[in-house]
Amino acid sequence: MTSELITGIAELTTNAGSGPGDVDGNRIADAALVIEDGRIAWLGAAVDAPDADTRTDVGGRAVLPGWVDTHTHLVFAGDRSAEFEARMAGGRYAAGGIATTVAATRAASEEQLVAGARRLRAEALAQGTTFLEAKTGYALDVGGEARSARAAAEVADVVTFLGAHLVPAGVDRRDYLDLVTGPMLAAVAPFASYIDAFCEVGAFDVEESREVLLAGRAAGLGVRVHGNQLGESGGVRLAVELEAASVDHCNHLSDADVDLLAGSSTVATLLPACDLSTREPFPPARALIDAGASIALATNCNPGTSYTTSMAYCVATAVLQMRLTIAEAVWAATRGAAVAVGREHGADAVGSLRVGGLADLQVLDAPSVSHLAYRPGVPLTVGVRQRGERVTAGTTQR
Ligand SMILES: N=CN[C@@H](CCC(=O)O)C(=O)O
Ligand SMILES: [Zn+2]
Repeated sequence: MTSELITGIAELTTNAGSGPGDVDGNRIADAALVIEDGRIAWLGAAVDAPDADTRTDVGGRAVLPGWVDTHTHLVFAGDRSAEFEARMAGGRYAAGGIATTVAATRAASEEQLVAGARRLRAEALAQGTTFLEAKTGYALDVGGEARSARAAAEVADVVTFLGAHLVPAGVDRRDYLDLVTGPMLAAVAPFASYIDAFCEVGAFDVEESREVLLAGRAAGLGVRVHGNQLGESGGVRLAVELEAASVDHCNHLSDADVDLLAGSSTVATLLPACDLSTREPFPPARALIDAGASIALATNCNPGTSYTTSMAYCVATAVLQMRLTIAEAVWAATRGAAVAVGREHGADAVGSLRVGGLADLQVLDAPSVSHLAYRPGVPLTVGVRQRGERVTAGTTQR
């Protein structure tokens, strides 16, 4: 077993503290760390660093946990750039656009779906995303959803079943709900750990979403919800009622929704890249944080509303447009996100750097995480370690 000492860390963000405001618990200046067998064997002030078999000097750069992206739809085929262009010319996003991707996904082979998902996963990893969730939801028939779940399981750390994304054209709503909660759930559940529903006008109402989510829960899956993206859909209320791990989007929240989230264990996962791409108002992130709600940031990578794998872009947008502090945004994209997928604690915890924990980390070509928003759009992640292993740009497969 070889140990590696990493030195020259101008600022080490561990996010091992009690919250984003716990500066002393979360950051170490002039730090070093030791990786052994894929885990952090030691971390602390550089002056106290122990010896190791090998040494890597990162030259005065910042090191922080790898990003934890808890909301992606990586398994799809086709392109929606024309829809995007029309939206940028004044059109509004509607749930019906999903049908375009469903048609292309059904027409693709499993190999094509896996290859597409792998390409995006590699793109994300090269940008620092060391842990990623992926959803089904672009096939919407039993065989296709099972195929998407298998493809997602090939590339993602966590798979979510999103059969309740849209009622496919030509299918009766009641029949489709019976399919999703019956044979489709049975076919997908072996590959998934969560169930999700798009609780929104044009997709599924609260009653329908509740039925789907309860069926998933009865099958042993955790609950996530797409809620309050396009209006006050009731998705947030439903998520809190069901003690969902996460409710995602949260653009349109009443004061009561904010209070409900603040009093719950449900994480509000905010998707700033999606909000820009759909020109939807940003969620009231400050109100959520100030009320005491837990938040996460994620890319929502998908071909319709958010075709990016860049967590750094989400962090910069959250700071510059949603008024998060740098520390809050970095926390929400790492440790806060870990809460949203039940991976905050335990031997395989993600989103923080601690002795004994996984060596999932990234190096920025900057002395501090503040540069993520101070130098927006600049690809600052220049080194990534996943389970201690160096990730190289060559990992991106095309
Ligand atoms: N909002 C629902 N689902 C995806 C977008 C799906 C699509 O338009 O293809 C989302 O999270 O934004
Ligand atoms: Zn989504």
